[in-house]
Amino acid sequence: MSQTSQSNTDRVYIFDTTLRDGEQSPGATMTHEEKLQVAELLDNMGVDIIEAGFPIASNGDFEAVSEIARRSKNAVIAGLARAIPADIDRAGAAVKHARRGRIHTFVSTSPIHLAHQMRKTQEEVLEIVTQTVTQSRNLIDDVEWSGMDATRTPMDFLAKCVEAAINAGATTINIPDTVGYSVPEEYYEMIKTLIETVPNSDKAIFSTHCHNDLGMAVANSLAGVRAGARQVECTINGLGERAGNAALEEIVMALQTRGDALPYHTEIDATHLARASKIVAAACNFPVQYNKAIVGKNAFAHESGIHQDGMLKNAETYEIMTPASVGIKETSLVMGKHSGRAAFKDKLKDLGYELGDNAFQETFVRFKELADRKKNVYDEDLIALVDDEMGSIEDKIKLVAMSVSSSIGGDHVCQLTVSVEGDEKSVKVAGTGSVDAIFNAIKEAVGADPHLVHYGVDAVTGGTDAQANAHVRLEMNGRIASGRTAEPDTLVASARAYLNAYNRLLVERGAAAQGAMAG
Ligand SMILES: CC(=O)SCCNC(=O)CCNC(=O)[C@H](O)C(C)(C)COP(=O)(O)OP(=O)(O)OC[C@H]1O[C@@H](n2cnc3c(N)ncnc32)[C@H](O)[C@@H]1OP(=O)(O)O
Ligand SMILES: CC(C)C(=O)C(=O)O
Ligand SMILES: [Mg+2]
Repeated sequence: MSQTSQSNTDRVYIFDTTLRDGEQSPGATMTHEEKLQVAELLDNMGVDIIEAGFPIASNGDFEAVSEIARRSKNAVIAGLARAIPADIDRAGAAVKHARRGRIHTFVSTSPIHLAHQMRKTQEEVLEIVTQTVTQSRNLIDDVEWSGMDATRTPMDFLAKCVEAAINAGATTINIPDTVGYSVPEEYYEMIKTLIETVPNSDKAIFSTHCHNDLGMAVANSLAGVRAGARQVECTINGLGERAGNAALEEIVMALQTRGDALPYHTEIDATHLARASKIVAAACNFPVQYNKAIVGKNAFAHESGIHQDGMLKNAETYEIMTPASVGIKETSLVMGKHSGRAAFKDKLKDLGYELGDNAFQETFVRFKELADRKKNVYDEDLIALVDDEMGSIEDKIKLVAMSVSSSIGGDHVCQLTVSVEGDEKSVKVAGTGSVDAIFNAIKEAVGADPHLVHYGVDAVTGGTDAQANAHVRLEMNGRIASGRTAEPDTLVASARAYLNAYNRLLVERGAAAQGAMAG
Protein backbone atom coordinates (compact mmCIF):
# COMPACT_ATOMS: atom_id res chain seq x y z
CA MET A 1 0.00 0.00 0.00
CA SER A 2 1.42 3.39 -0.93
CA GLN A 3 2.15 5.77 1.91
CA THR A 4 1.20 8.84 -0.06
CA SER A 5 -2.26 10.33 -0.19
CA GLN A 6 -4.79 7.97 -1.69
CA SER A 7 -7.73 10.33 -1.66
CA ASN A 8 -7.65 10.75 -5.42
CA THR A 9 -7.92 7.06 -6.16
CA ASP A 10 -11.10 5.03 -5.97
CA ARG A 11 -9.60 2.09 -4.07
CA VAL A 12 -10.89 1.72 -0.51
CA TYR A 13 -8.87 -0.44 1.90
CA ILE A 14 -10.87 -2.62 4.25
CA PHE A 15 -9.49 -2.80 7.79
CA ASP A 16 -11.34 -5.49 9.71
CA THR A 17 -11.34 -5.21 13.49
CA THR A 18 -13.68 -8.09 14.31
CA LEU A 19 -10.92 -9.74 16.32
CA ARG A 20 -10.15 -6.60 18.33
CA ASP A 21 -13.02 -4.11 18.58
CA GLY A 22 -15.51 -6.87 17.70
CA GLU A 23 -14.23 -9.09 20.47
CA GLN A 24 -14.67 -6.18 22.90
CA SER A 25 -18.47 -6.73 22.70
CA PRO A 26 -19.63 -8.14 26.01
CA GLY A 27 -19.91 -11.91 25.60
CA ALA A 28 -18.17 -12.08 22.22
CA THR A 29 -14.88 -13.58 23.38
CA MET A 30 -13.38 -16.04 20.93
CA THR A 31 -11.03 -18.92 21.61
CA HIS A 32 -7.53 -19.01 20.09
CA GLU A 33 -8.65 -21.53 17.47
CA GLU A 34 -11.72 -19.51 16.57
CA LYS A 35 -9.58 -16.40 16.10
CA LEU A 36 -7.27 -18.27 13.76
CA GLN A 37 -10.25 -19.51 11.77
CA VAL A 38 -11.78 -16.02 11.49
CA ALA A 39 -8.43 -14.50 10.51
CA GLU A 40 -7.93 -17.09 7.77
CA LEU A 41 -11.40 -16.38 6.45
CA LEU A 42 -10.78 -12.61 6.42
CA ASP A 43 -7.45 -13.08 4.65
CA ASN A 44 -9.06 -15.33 2.03
CA MET A 45 -11.93 -12.94 1.36
CA GLY A 46 -9.53 -10.10 0.56
CA VAL A 47 -9.51 -7.99 3.74
CA ASP A 48 -6.55 -5.60 3.41
CA ILE A 49 -5.73 -5.16 7.09
CA ILE A 50 -6.75 -7.49 9.92
CA GLU A 51 -6.57 -6.00 13.38
CA ALA A 52 -5.87 -9.26 15.18
CA GLY A 53 -6.01 -8.04 18.78
CA PHE A 54 -4.58 -5.90 21.54
CA PRO A 55 -1.33 -7.70 22.45
CA ILE A 56 -0.80 -6.04 25.87
CA ALA A 57 -4.31 -7.04 26.99
CA SER A 58 -3.35 -10.63 27.85
CA ASN A 59 -0.92 -13.39 26.97
CA GLY A 60 -3.76 -15.03 25.05
CA ASP A 61 -4.22 -11.92 22.91
CA PHE A 62 -0.47 -11.68 22.34
CA GLU A 63 -0.30 -15.34 21.27
CA ALA A 64 -3.31 -14.95 18.97
CA VAL A 65 -1.90 -11.86 17.24
CA SER A 66 1.52 -13.53 16.89
CA GLU A 67 0.06 -16.72 15.43
CA ILE A 68 -2.26 -14.85 13.05
CA ALA A 69 0.75 -12.79 11.97
CA ARG A 70 2.76 -15.98 11.31
CA ARG A 71 -0.06 -17.52 9.27
CA SER A 72 -1.05 -14.40 7.34
CA LYS A 73 -0.95 -14.63 3.55
CA ASN A 74 -1.90 -11.32 1.97
CA ALA A 75 -3.40 -9.15 4.68
CA VAL A 76 -1.46 -6.69 6.80
CA ILE A 77 -1.72 -7.80 10.46
CA ALA A 78 -2.22 -5.00 12.96
CA GLY A 79 -1.88 -5.01 16.74
CA LEU A 80 -3.38 -2.27 18.90
CA ALA A 81 -1.36 -0.33 21.49
CA ARG A 82 -2.17 2.50 23.87
CA ALA A 83 0.18 5.47 23.88
CA ILE A 84 2.34 3.63 26.34
CA PRO A 85 5.86 2.32 25.55
CA ALA A 86 5.20 -1.19 26.94
CA ASP A 87 2.03 -1.52 24.82
CA ILE A 88 3.89 -0.49 21.69
CA ASP A 89 6.76 -2.90 22.35
CA ARG A 90 4.29 -5.73 22.91
CA ALA A 91 2.34 -4.94 19.74
CA GLY A 92 5.60 -4.72 17.79
CA ALA A 93 6.73 -8.09 19.16
CA ALA A 94 3.44 -9.72 18.09
CA VAL A 95 3.11 -8.31 14.56
CA LYS A 96 6.77 -8.70 13.64
CA HIS A 97 5.99 -12.30 12.57
CA ALA A 98 3.75 -11.08 9.75
CA ARG A 99 4.87 -10.65 6.17
CA ARG A 100 3.40 -7.19 6.63
CA GLY A 101 2.78 -6.00 10.17
CA ARG A 102 1.33 -2.79 11.55
CA ILE A 103 1.36 -1.10 14.95
CA HIS A 104 -1.85 0.78 15.59
CA THR A 105 -1.36 3.23 18.44
CA PHE A 106 -4.02 5.53 19.82
CA VAL A 107 -4.47 8.28 22.35
CA SER A 108 -7.46 10.30 23.45
CA THR A 109 -7.86 13.77 21.98
CA SER A 110 -11.26 15.09 23.13
CA PRO A 111 -11.59 17.48 26.08
CA ILE A 112 -13.73 15.04 28.06
CA HIS A 113 -11.22 12.22 27.61
CA LEU A 114 -8.25 14.45 28.34
CA ALA A 115 -9.83 15.75 31.53
CA HIS A 116 -11.23 12.48 32.87
CA GLN A 117 -9.60 9.47 31.21
CA MET A 118 -6.06 10.59 30.47
CA ARG A 119 -5.82 13.47 32.97
CA LYS A 120 -3.42 15.23 30.59
CA THR A 121 -3.23 18.62 28.92
CA GLN A 122 -3.36 19.10 25.14
CA GLU A 123 0.35 19.97 25.16
CA GLU A 124 1.18 16.73 26.95
CA VAL A 125 -0.94 14.71 24.51
CA LEU A 126 0.72 16.36 21.53
CA GLU A 127 4.09 15.39 22.93
CA ILE A 128 2.84 11.82 23.53
CA VAL A 129 1.67 11.58 19.90
CA THR A 130 5.16 12.38 18.64
CA GLN A 131 6.89 10.06 21.11
CA THR A 132 4.64 7.05 20.58
CA VAL A 133 4.51 7.24 16.80
CA THR A 134 8.31 7.66 16.73
CA GLN A 135 8.72 4.62 18.99
CA SER A 136 6.39 2.62 16.74
CA ARG A 137 8.20 3.67 13.58
CA ASN A 138 11.46 2.53 15.14
CA LEU A 139 9.94 -0.93 15.36
CA ILE A 140 8.06 -1.16 12.06
CA ASP A 141 7.42 0.88 8.90
CA ASP A 142 3.65 0.60 8.89
CA VAL A 143 2.20 2.70 11.72
CA GLU A 144 -1.38 3.80 12.23
CA TRP A 145 -2.30 6.56 14.64
CA SER A 146 -5.81 7.11 16.02
CA GLY A 147 -7.22 9.98 18.00
CA MET A 148 -9.66 8.38 20.40
CA ASP A 149 -12.96 10.29 20.53
CA ALA A 150 -11.76 12.36 17.56
CA THR A 151 -15.26 13.43 16.58
CA ARG A 152 -15.72 15.27 19.88
CA THR A 153 -12.35 16.99 19.54
CA PRO A 154 -11.95 20.66 18.52
CA MET A 155 -10.68 20.76 14.92
CA ASP A 156 -7.63 22.91 15.61
CA PHE A 157 -6.26 20.50 18.23
CA LEU A 158 -7.14 17.41 16.21
CA ALA A 159 -5.37 18.89 13.18
CA LYS A 160 -2.23 19.51 15.29
CA CYS A 161 -2.26 15.90 16.52
CA VAL A 162 -2.69 14.57 12.98
CA GLU A 163 0.15 16.72 11.71
CA ALA A 164 2.41 15.61 14.59
CA ALA A 165 1.57 11.93 13.99
CA ILE A 166 2.37 12.19 10.27
CA ASN A 167 5.57 14.09 10.99
CA ALA A 168 6.62 11.31 13.35
CA GLY A 169 6.02 8.74 10.62
CA ALA A 170 2.39 7.59 10.86
CA THR A 171 1.31 6.19 7.50
CA THR A 172 -2.39 5.87 8.36
CA ILE A 173 -4.42 8.44 10.26
CA ASN A 174 -7.61 7.08 11.77
CA ILE A 175 -10.38 9.43 12.89
CA PRO A 176 -12.60 7.37 15.19
CA ASP A 177 -16.16 8.27 16.00
CA THR A 178 -15.52 6.38 19.21
CA VAL A 179 -18.91 6.94 20.78
CA GLY A 180 -21.00 6.94 17.60
CA TYR A 181 -21.89 10.60 18.06
CA SER A 182 -21.32 12.02 14.59
CA VAL A 183 -23.75 12.51 11.72
CA PRO A 184 -22.69 12.01 8.09
CA GLU A 185 -22.48 15.70 7.10
CA GLU A 186 -20.35 16.49 10.13
CA TYR A 187 -18.07 13.49 9.66
CA TYR A 188 -17.66 14.34 5.98
CA GLU A 189 -16.63 17.90 6.90
CA MET A 190 -14.19 16.67 9.53
CA ILE A 191 -12.31 14.32 7.20
CA LYS A 192 -12.39 16.82 4.34
CA THR A 193 -11.09 19.66 6.52
CA LEU A 194 -8.26 17.52 7.90
CA ILE A 195 -7.18 16.37 4.43
CA GLU A 196 -7.38 19.91 3.06
CA THR A 197 -5.79 21.80 5.94
CA VAL A 198 -3.18 19.57 7.57
CA PRO A 199 -0.01 20.48 5.66
CA ASN A 200 1.41 16.94 5.41
CA SER A 201 -1.93 15.11 4.96
CA ASP A 202 -0.84 13.78 1.56
CA LYS A 203 1.72 11.55 3.32
CA ALA A 204 -0.89 9.36 4.99
CA ILE A 205 -4.05 7.45 4.24
CA PHE A 206 -7.05 8.71 6.19
CA SER A 207 -9.25 6.15 7.81
CA THR A 208 -12.76 5.94 9.29
CA HIS A 209 -13.66 4.02 12.44
CA CYS A 210 -17.33 4.60 13.20
CA HIS A 211 -19.43 3.21 16.00
CA ASN A 212 -23.13 2.59 15.69
CA ASP A 213 -24.61 4.15 18.82
CA LEU A 214 -27.06 6.21 16.74
CA GLY A 215 -27.27 3.67 13.91
CA MET A 216 -25.13 5.79 11.59
CA ALA A 217 -21.83 3.89 11.55
CA VAL A 218 -22.07 2.82 7.92
CA ALA A 219 -23.47 6.16 6.72
CA ASN A 220 -20.70 8.02 8.54
CA SER A 221 -18.00 5.71 7.16
CA LEU A 222 -19.25 6.23 3.61
CA ALA A 223 -19.39 9.99 4.18
CA GLY A 224 -15.75 9.74 5.26
CA VAL A 225 -14.89 7.91 2.05
CA ARG A 226 -16.63 10.59 -0.01
CA ALA A 227 -14.54 13.17 1.84
CA GLY A 228 -11.29 11.40 0.93
CA ALA A 229 -10.75 8.63 3.50
CA ARG A 230 -9.49 5.48 1.82
CA GLN A 231 -9.45 3.03 4.70
CA VAL A 232 -12.63 1.89 6.42
CA GLU A 233 -12.46 0.13 9.77
CA CYS A 234 -15.33 -2.28 10.21
CA THR A 235 -16.37 -5.66 11.55
CA ILE A 236 -18.26 -8.70 10.37
CA ASN A 237 -21.93 -8.45 11.42
CA GLY A 238 -21.16 -4.96 12.78
CA LEU A 239 -19.82 -6.53 15.97
CA GLY A 240 -18.08 -4.18 18.39
CA GLU A 241 -18.24 -2.04 21.51
CA ARG A 242 -21.82 -1.27 22.65
CA ALA A 243 -23.98 -0.96 19.49
CA GLY A 244 -21.04 -2.11 17.38
CA ASN A 245 -18.89 -0.86 14.53
CA ALA A 246 -19.72 -0.23 10.90
CA ALA A 247 -20.63 -3.59 9.35
CA LEU A 248 -18.06 -4.78 6.81
CA GLU A 249 -20.69 -6.49 4.66
CA GLU A 250 -22.77 -3.30 4.46
CA ILE A 251 -19.79 -1.13 3.50
CA VAL A 252 -18.65 -3.59 0.83
CA MET A 253 -22.10 -4.10 -0.68
CA ALA A 254 -22.98 -0.40 -0.57
CA LEU A 255 -19.86 0.33 -2.62
CA GLN A 256 -20.48 -2.62 -4.92
CA THR A 257 -24.17 -1.93 -5.47
CA ARG A 258 -24.14 1.87 -5.63
CA GLY A 259 -21.07 2.49 -7.76
CA ASP A 260 -23.06 5.26 -9.46
CA ALA A 261 -23.39 7.29 -6.24
CA LEU A 262 -20.27 5.93 -4.51
CA PRO A 263 -17.61 5.48 -7.20
CA TYR A 264 -15.12 3.54 -5.05
CA HIS A 265 -14.18 -0.11 -4.88
CA THR A 266 -12.72 -2.66 -2.49
CA GLU A 267 -10.92 -5.92 -3.25
CA ILE A 268 -13.27 -7.96 -1.08
CA ASP A 269 -14.71 -11.10 -2.63
CA ALA A 270 -18.28 -10.50 -1.52
CA THR A 271 -19.34 -14.09 -2.14
CA HIS A 272 -17.63 -14.92 1.18
CA LEU A 273 -19.85 -12.54 3.17
CA ALA A 274 -22.65 -14.92 4.16
CA ARG A 275 -20.18 -17.57 5.32
CA ALA A 276 -18.10 -15.01 7.22
CA SER A 277 -21.23 -13.80 8.98
CA LYS A 278 -22.18 -17.33 10.04
CA ILE A 279 -18.70 -18.24 11.23
CA VAL A 280 -18.30 -15.06 13.30
CA ALA A 281 -21.81 -15.39 14.73
CA ALA A 282 -21.07 -18.97 15.77
CA ALA A 283 -17.61 -18.17 17.15
CA CYS A 284 -18.94 -15.29 19.27
CA ASN A 285 -22.24 -16.97 20.01
CA PHE A 286 -23.88 -13.76 18.76
CA PRO A 287 -27.02 -14.39 16.71
CA VAL A 288 -27.50 -12.17 13.67
CA GLN A 289 -30.79 -10.30 13.69
CA TYR A 290 -33.20 -11.66 11.07
CA ASN A 291 -33.52 -8.34 9.26
CA LYS A 292 -29.79 -7.51 9.30
CA ALA A 293 -28.79 -5.98 5.96
CA ILE A 294 -26.96 -8.31 3.55
CA VAL A 295 -26.55 -11.35 5.82
CA GLY A 296 -29.75 -11.56 7.93
CA LYS A 297 -32.02 -14.59 7.48
CA ASN A 298 -34.65 -12.35 5.87
CA ALA A 299 -32.31 -10.25 3.70
CA PHE A 300 -33.32 -12.28 0.65
CA ALA A 301 -36.68 -13.67 1.82
CA HIS A 302 -40.13 -12.47 0.77
CA GLU A 303 -43.45 -13.39 2.34
CA SER A 304 -45.87 -10.82 1.04
CA GLY A 305 -47.88 -11.72 -2.02
CA ILE A 306 -47.25 -8.53 -3.99
CA HIS A 307 -43.49 -8.84 -3.54
CA GLN A 308 -43.53 -12.56 -4.30
CA ASP A 309 -45.52 -11.91 -7.47
CA GLY A 310 -42.97 -9.26 -8.50
CA MET A 311 -40.05 -11.56 -7.67
CA LEU A 312 -41.51 -14.33 -9.81
CA LYS A 313 -41.87 -11.91 -12.72
CA ASN A 314 -38.44 -10.33 -12.33
CA ALA A 315 -36.18 -10.53 -9.26
CA GLU A 316 -35.03 -6.94 -9.74
CA THR A 317 -38.49 -5.72 -8.75
CA TYR A 318 -37.67 -6.30 -5.08
CA GLU A 319 -33.97 -7.19 -4.86
CA ILE A 320 -31.12 -4.74 -5.48
CA MET A 321 -28.45 -7.42 -5.14
CA THR A 322 -28.52 -11.08 -6.05
CA PRO A 323 -28.26 -13.50 -3.14
CA ALA A 324 -25.43 -15.24 -5.00
CA SER A 325 -23.40 -12.01 -4.97
CA VAL A 326 -23.07 -12.28 -1.18
CA GLY A 327 -22.81 -16.06 -1.05
CA ILE A 328 -26.43 -16.90 -0.32
CA LYS A 329 -27.76 -19.78 -2.41
CA GLU A 330 -31.11 -18.41 -3.40
CA THR A 331 -33.96 -16.08 -2.64
CA SER A 332 -36.67 -17.68 -0.54
CA LEU A 333 -40.35 -17.10 -1.04
CA VAL A 334 -41.75 -17.89 2.38
CA MET A 335 -45.35 -19.07 2.46
CA GLY A 336 -47.42 -17.27 5.05
CA LYS A 337 -50.61 -15.32 5.64
CA HIS A 338 -49.39 -12.48 3.41
CA SER A 339 -48.71 -14.70 0.41
CA GLY A 340 -50.80 -14.55 -2.73
CA ARG A 341 -51.86 -16.93 -5.48
CA ALA A 342 -48.81 -16.43 -7.68
CA ALA A 343 -46.37 -17.61 -5.02
CA PHE A 344 -48.74 -20.35 -3.84
CA LYS A 345 -49.02 -21.75 -7.35
CA ASP A 346 -45.24 -21.57 -7.78
CA LYS A 347 -44.67 -23.35 -4.47
CA LEU A 348 -47.11 -26.12 -5.35
CA LYS A 349 -45.36 -26.56 -8.66
CA ASP A 350 -42.04 -26.90 -6.81
CA LEU A 351 -43.61 -29.55 -4.62
CA GLY A 352 -44.78 -31.46 -7.69
CA TYR A 353 -48.44 -30.44 -7.86
CA GLU A 354 -50.35 -28.87 -10.70
CA LEU A 355 -53.96 -28.40 -9.73
CA GLY A 356 -56.90 -27.55 -11.92
CA ASP A 357 -58.53 -24.15 -11.42
CA ASN A 358 -61.24 -25.23 -8.98
CA ALA A 359 -58.97 -27.40 -6.86
CA PHE A 360 -56.38 -24.62 -6.83
CA GLN A 361 -58.84 -21.95 -5.67
CA GLU A 362 -60.18 -24.19 -2.93
CA THR A 363 -56.72 -25.17 -1.76
CA PHE A 364 -55.65 -21.54 -1.72
CA VAL A 365 -58.60 -20.61 0.52
CA ARG A 366 -57.69 -23.43 2.91
CA PHE A 367 -54.05 -22.36 2.85
CA LYS A 368 -55.01 -18.82 3.88
CA GLU A 369 -57.14 -20.20 6.72
CA LEU A 370 -54.24 -22.35 7.87
CA ALA A 371 -51.75 -19.46 7.60
CA ASP A 372 -54.02 -17.32 9.76
CA ARG A 373 -53.85 -19.92 12.49
CA LYS A 374 -50.28 -21.10 12.12
CA LYS A 375 -47.11 -19.00 12.46
CA ASN A 376 -44.99 -21.14 10.15
CA VAL A 377 -46.47 -22.94 7.18
CA TYR A 378 -44.01 -25.62 6.13
CA ASP A 379 -43.84 -27.54 2.87
CA GLU A 380 -45.21 -30.56 4.70
CA ASP A 381 -48.27 -28.54 5.75
CA LEU A 382 -48.90 -27.65 2.14
CA ILE A 383 -48.45 -31.25 1.05
CA ALA A 384 -50.95 -32.40 3.66
CA LEU A 385 -53.33 -29.65 2.57
CA VAL A 386 -53.18 -30.61 -1.09
CA ASP A 387 -53.35 -34.32 -0.39
CA ASP A 388 -56.45 -33.67 1.69
CA GLU A 389 -57.95 -31.50 -1.03
CA MET A 390 -57.39 -34.28 -3.52
CA GLY A 391 -59.72 -36.41 -1.44
CA SER A 392 -58.89 -39.27 0.87
CA ILE A 393 -56.96 -41.84 -1.03
CA GLU A 394 -57.99 -45.43 -1.22
CA ASP A 395 -55.37 -47.18 0.89
CA LYS A 396 -53.56 -49.91 -0.98
CA ILE A 397 -52.19 -51.29 2.26
CA LYS A 398 -54.40 -51.78 5.30
CA LEU A 399 -53.70 -52.82 8.85
CA VAL A 400 -55.55 -56.05 9.59
CA ALA A 401 -54.21 -57.11 12.99
CA MET A 402 -51.48 -56.12 15.37
CA SER A 403 -50.18 -57.15 18.77
CA VAL A 404 -47.14 -55.85 20.57
CA SER A 405 -45.33 -57.41 23.50
CA SER A 406 -42.92 -55.40 25.52
CA SER A 407 -41.02 -55.92 28.75
CA ILE A 408 -38.57 -53.83 30.80
CA GLY A 409 -35.05 -54.86 29.87
CA GLY A 410 -36.46 -57.54 27.54
CA ASP A 411 -37.70 -57.74 23.96
CA HIS A 412 -40.12 -55.50 22.14
CA VAL A 413 -41.82 -57.52 19.43
CA CYS A 414 -44.58 -56.66 17.01
CA GLN A 415 -46.71 -59.27 15.31
CA LEU A 416 -48.65 -57.68 12.50
CA THR A 417 -50.81 -58.53 9.52
CA VAL A 418 -51.41 -56.18 6.62
CA SER A 419 -53.42 -56.64 3.48
CA VAL A 420 -51.86 -55.44 0.27
CA GLU A 421 -54.70 -55.00 -2.20
CA GLY A 422 -56.49 -57.99 -0.69
CA ASP A 423 -53.46 -60.27 -0.10
CA GLU A 424 -52.63 -60.68 3.54
CA LYS A 425 -49.12 -60.82 4.86
CA SER A 426 -48.05 -61.49 8.47
CA VAL A 427 -44.67 -60.76 10.05
CA LYS A 428 -43.12 -60.81 13.52
CA VAL A 429 -40.31 -58.32 14.03
CA ALA A 430 -38.37 -56.94 17.03
CA GLY A 431 -37.25 -53.36 17.71
CA THR A 432 -35.54 -51.26 20.34
CA GLY A 433 -38.95 -50.21 21.65
CA SER A 434 -42.61 -50.87 20.85
CA VAL A 435 -42.91 -48.19 18.18
CA ASP A 436 -39.59 -49.18 16.60
CA ALA A 437 -40.83 -52.80 16.46
CA ILE A 438 -44.10 -51.68 14.80
CA PHE A 439 -42.38 -49.54 12.17
CA ASN A 440 -39.85 -52.33 11.49
CA ALA A 441 -42.71 -54.81 11.08
CA ILE A 442 -44.55 -52.56 8.61
CA LYS A 443 -41.37 -52.06 6.60
CA GLU A 444 -40.82 -55.79 6.41
CA ALA A 445 -44.43 -56.49 5.51
CA VAL A 446 -44.52 -53.94 2.67
CA GLY A 447 -40.95 -54.64 1.52
CA ALA A 448 -39.78 -51.02 1.57
CA ASP A 449 -37.60 -48.87 3.80
CA PRO A 450 -38.73 -45.22 3.60
CA HIS A 451 -36.80 -42.67 5.65
CA LEU A 452 -38.65 -41.58 8.80
CA VAL A 453 -38.48 -37.77 8.73
CA HIS A 454 -40.72 -37.17 11.73
CA TYR A 455 -42.73 -39.11 14.28
CA GLY A 456 -44.77 -37.49 17.01
CA VAL A 457 -47.74 -38.26 19.23
CA ASP A 458 -49.92 -35.89 21.18
CA ALA A 459 -53.12 -36.33 23.13
CA VAL A 460 -56.25 -34.91 21.52
CA THR A 461 -57.76 -34.23 24.93
CA GLY A 462 -56.69 -34.79 28.54
CA GLY A 463 -57.08 -38.01 30.56
CA THR A 464 -55.92 -41.58 30.05
CA ASP A 465 -58.81 -42.30 27.68
CA ALA A 466 -57.78 -39.44 25.40
CA GLN A 467 -57.25 -40.18 21.76
CA ALA A 468 -53.64 -40.31 20.66
CA ASN A 469 -52.95 -38.18 17.62
CA ALA A 470 -49.99 -39.76 15.83
CA HIS A 471 -48.10 -37.99 13.02
CA VAL A 472 -45.60 -39.64 10.75
CA ARG A 473 -43.67 -38.06 7.91
CA LEU A 474 -41.82 -40.32 5.47
CA GLU A 475 -39.46 -39.65 2.62
CA MET A 476 -38.73 -42.00 -0.27
CA ASN A 477 -37.08 -41.28 -3.61
CA GLY A 478 -37.15 -37.53 -3.01
CA ARG A 479 -40.87 -37.46 -2.16
CA ILE A 480 -42.32 -36.64 1.23
CA ALA A 481 -45.69 -37.69 2.59
CA SER A 482 -47.35 -37.20 5.94
CA GLY A 483 -49.82 -39.42 7.71
CA ARG A 484 -51.91 -38.70 10.77
CA THR A 485 -54.35 -40.82 12.73
CA ALA A 486 -56.25 -40.36 15.97
CA GLU A 487 -56.96 -43.57 17.90
CA PRO A 488 -57.59 -44.38 21.53
CA ASP A 489 -54.49 -46.59 21.51
CA THR A 490 -51.13 -44.90 20.98
CA LEU A 491 -49.49 -47.90 19.33
CA VAL A 492 -52.36 -48.53 16.92
CA ALA A 493 -52.45 -44.80 16.10
CA SER A 494 -48.71 -44.90 15.35
CA ALA A 495 -49.06 -47.92 13.07
CA ARG A 496 -52.00 -46.42 11.18
CA ALA A 497 -50.27 -43.02 10.81
CA TYR A 498 -47.19 -44.79 9.39
CA LEU A 499 -49.31 -46.78 6.93
CA ASN A 500 -51.27 -43.66 6.05
CA ALA A 501 -48.07 -41.82 5.14
CA TYR A 502 -46.76 -44.83 3.25
CA ASN A 503 -49.99 -45.16 1.25
CA ARG A 504 -49.71 -41.48 0.32
CA LEU A 505 -46.17 -42.06 -0.87
CA LEU A 506 -47.49 -44.74 -3.19
CA VAL A 507 -50.04 -42.47 -4.80
CA GLU A 508 -48.89 -41.10 -8.11
CA ARG A 509 -49.19 -37.35 -7.70
CA GLY A 510 -49.95 -36.77 -11.36
CA ALA A 511 -52.80 -39.26 -11.24
CA ALA A 512 -54.10 -37.81 -8.00
CA ALA A 513 -53.95 -34.33 -9.47
CA GLN A 514 -56.03 -35.48 -12.41
CA GLY A 515 -58.54 -36.88 -9.93
CA ALA A 516 -58.67 -33.61 -8.05
CA MET A 517 -59.09 -31.66 -11.28
CA ALA A 518 -61.99 -33.84 -12.28
CA GLY A 519 -63.56 -33.41 -8.83
C1 LIG B 1 -12.04 2.85 22.06
C2 LIG B 1 -11.39 1.55 22.31
O1 LIG B 1 -11.81 0.59 21.81
S1 LIG B 1 -10.01 1.53 23.24
C3 LIG B 1 -9.59 -0.13 23.42
C4 LIG B 1 -10.39 -0.73 24.51
N1 LIG B 1 -10.04 -2.10 24.69
C5 LIG B 1 -9.69 -2.60 25.86
O2 LIG B 1 -9.60 -1.91 26.86
C6 LIG B 1 -9.49 -4.07 25.93
C7 LIG B 1 -8.17 -4.49 26.54
N2 LIG B 1 -7.89 -3.83 27.77
C8 LIG B 1 -7.24 -4.40 28.82
O3 LIG B 1 -6.96 -5.60 28.83
C9 LIG B 1 -6.84 -3.55 29.94
O4 LIG B 1 -7.72 -2.42 30.01
C10 LIG B 1 -5.38 -3.04 29.75
C11 LIG B 1 -4.44 -4.26 29.86
C12 LIG B 1 -5.18 -2.37 28.42
C13 LIG B 1 -5.04 -2.03 30.84
O5 LIG B 1 -5.35 -2.60 32.07
P1 LIG B 1 -5.05 -1.77 33.44
O6 LIG B 1 -3.62 -1.41 33.45
O7 LIG B 1 -5.56 -2.61 34.53
O8 LIG B 1 -5.83 -0.39 33.29
P2 LIG B 1 -7.40 -0.12 33.25
O9 LIG B 1 -8.01 -0.93 32.17
O10 LIG B 1 -8.01 -0.25 34.58
O11 LIG B 1 -7.45 1.42 32.86
C14 LIG B 1 -7.00 1.86 31.61
C15 LIG B 1 -5.77 2.72 31.78
O12 LIG B 1 -5.28 2.99 30.46
C16 LIG B 1 -5.24 4.42 30.28
N3 LIG B 1 -5.45 4.66 28.87
C17 LIG B 1 -6.60 4.49 28.18
N4 LIG B 1 -6.37 4.74 26.89
C18 LIG B 1 -5.09 5.09 26.79
C19 LIG B 1 -4.29 5.45 25.71
N5 LIG B 1 -4.79 5.49 24.48
N6 LIG B 1 -2.99 5.72 25.92
C20 LIG B 1 -2.49 5.67 27.17
N7 LIG B 1 -3.21 5.33 28.24
C21 LIG B 1 -4.50 5.04 28.04
C22 LIG B 1 -6.31 4.94 31.20
O13 LIG B 1 -6.13 6.30 31.43
C23 LIG B 1 -6.07 4.07 32.39
O14 LIG B 1 -4.90 4.53 33.03
P3 LIG B 1 -4.79 4.74 34.62
O15 LIG B 1 -4.93 3.38 35.20
O16 LIG B 1 -3.45 5.32 34.79
O17 LIG B 1 -5.90 5.65 35.00
C1 LIG C 1 -8.92 2.21 19.51
C2 LIG C 1 -9.81 3.08 18.71
C3 LIG C 1 -9.44 3.09 17.28
C4 LIG C 1 -11.22 2.66 18.84
O1 LIG C 1 -11.58 1.50 18.79
C5 LIG C 1 -12.22 3.72 18.93
O2 LIG C 1 -11.86 4.88 19.12
O3 LIG C 1 -13.41 3.38 18.83
MG1 LIG D 1 -13.70 1.33 18.38
